[in-house]
Amino acid sequence: MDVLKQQVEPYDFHFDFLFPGNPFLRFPWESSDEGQATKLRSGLEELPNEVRKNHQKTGSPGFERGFLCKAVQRGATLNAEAPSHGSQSSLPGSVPKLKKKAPGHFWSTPPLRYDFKEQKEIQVGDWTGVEQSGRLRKPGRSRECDFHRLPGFMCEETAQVILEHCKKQTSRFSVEPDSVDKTPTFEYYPFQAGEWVDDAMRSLLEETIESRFLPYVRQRYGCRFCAVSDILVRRYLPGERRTHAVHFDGHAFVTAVLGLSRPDSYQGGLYIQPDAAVASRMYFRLEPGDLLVHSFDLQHGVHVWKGARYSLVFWIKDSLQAVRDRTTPWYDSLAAEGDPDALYNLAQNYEHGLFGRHLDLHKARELYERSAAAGHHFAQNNLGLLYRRLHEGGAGGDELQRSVYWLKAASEAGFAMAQKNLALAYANGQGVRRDDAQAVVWMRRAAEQLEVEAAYMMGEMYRRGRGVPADSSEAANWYQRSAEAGFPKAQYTLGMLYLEGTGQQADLRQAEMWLKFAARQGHAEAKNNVATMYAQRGEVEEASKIWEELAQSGEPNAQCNLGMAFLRGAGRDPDPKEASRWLSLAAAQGHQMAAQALASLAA
Ligand SMILES: O=C(O)CCC(=O)C(=O)O
Ligand SMILES: [Fe+2]
Repeated sequence: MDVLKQQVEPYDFHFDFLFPGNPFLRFPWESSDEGQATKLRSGLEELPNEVRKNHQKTGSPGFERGFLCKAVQRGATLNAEAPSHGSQSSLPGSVPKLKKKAPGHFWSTPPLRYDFKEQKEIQVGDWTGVEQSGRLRKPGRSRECDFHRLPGFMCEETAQVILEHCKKQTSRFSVEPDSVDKTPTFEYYPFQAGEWVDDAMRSLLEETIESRFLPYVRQRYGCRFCAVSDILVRRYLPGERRTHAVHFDGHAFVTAVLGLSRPDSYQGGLYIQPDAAVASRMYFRLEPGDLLVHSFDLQHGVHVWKGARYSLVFWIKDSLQAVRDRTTPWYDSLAAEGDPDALYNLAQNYEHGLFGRHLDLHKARELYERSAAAGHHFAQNNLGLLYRRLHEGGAGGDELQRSVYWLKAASEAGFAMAQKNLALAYANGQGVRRDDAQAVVWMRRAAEQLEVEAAYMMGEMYRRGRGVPADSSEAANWYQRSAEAGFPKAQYTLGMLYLEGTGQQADLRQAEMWLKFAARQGHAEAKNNVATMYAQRGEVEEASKIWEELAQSGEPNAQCNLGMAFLRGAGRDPDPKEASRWLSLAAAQGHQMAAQALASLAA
């Protein structure tokens, strides 16, 4: 649903493999309301002693070393190929120490609260209350961008009932990858494309929407025919997505966010970011039942670094027709006036052929150019990437230079997403000479601004000694930041790091916690390794369930492991036929251990 947020540069500077980690890392997770993490931690049983001993002896868990084979194999190949200043074997073997920082303070400046300066009494339908207003003056804009908070717009008890209902809808929260960051969205839609999907939510909300909510939005935004297009619930729980990178809601003329969780049950929340850089970020306080309303041109995002938060988001279009047709007609007249936000959002529609616009890269470029020239950092970033796309499509001019020009413009303005993209351009030598040191400079700037993938990449750079001297302690720090913000690859890597130790004692509880977080977010290798941990302590049935799911989807390690389980008859009677079926499938994908097992089966 959120195609129209900022774009991420596709990259080939990408590593994903096992490496020696350290078991003595400390995590600042505190667990007042962090239900899930607490449950996970306390629910983890001690691993059997012999497994632990075996692990200490061999440096890897007992049972079947081969069960964790993929990551090891991959690591070996990538290491051989990787250009680096150091190598994995030259990584310091000493215990890396994490710099201790309070959660949430990993990232540049401490968070600021937004304080509304204006307020007035209003009446809408049967509701009398206070409307608080804030405004932003934006460059190149004739209008101000305004936003409003309506304390107690819905009574607290009803917000509480909605929250309890949402908490129970666990299976409805989507783990489909977000179109921008490719990690699970954790959103669920009680109302989608103008239709109710969840009757319980309908009975809780419909009356308020008709009598209070729509009248307010129509009056406030001078838009008589406004209609709700979607209502979604978002959750931010430990171990899952903790951030929504800064963005515009390009598909909605107006957005409203209803607070559900008590602000003292989490830290962080919804913020506005007036400038390109994170330092300008200010967080809203939303009590349950408070409504925050803003238009398409408000740069905002979410970061929750502690506790659990649920929110209810309403997306509103300017007419029922636009809801039905899934279009964004309000941009045309504003773009004609030269409004940079409208130009940017419209350009995205043309770039991706969305919301009723046909795909037209040249039109997209022209609109981005106008917005970028007015200093719109999102447009500059996207234009940089579009020029790359045009180059790759065979344009044959100076597209690559233009690409870097615009990525630099947005990066220098402080925009983290562009900084990451520029770093990747340096790392991959796209449009600039490959320069690992510059790649690190820009990646670090992005990572320090809570760009979760950039933080993960910093971990990779330090671990591999690429552009910086190899430093496993720094690497661990960056992985942790990214993992805590919910980035599955970082969670997986951190889990593996705990699993292996650096010739030290590993921490299997931490390993399992992080691997489970990654696994729940759909990370296949994490799932495989979680299954292995189950198998190691004799929970073969549980392990086989996971392997089977992965094996069905074609994952060769899981096919091998499942084959081995059938072969050994772990937890059941051996079944050579099934064993050979799964081993063959894995072997056909080049899995060596499976091929060997198959050969011994045939002998
Ligand atoms: O969860 C929130 O408070 C808002 C999320 C958001 O910005 C969005 O869904 O577009
Ligand atoms: Fe949003």
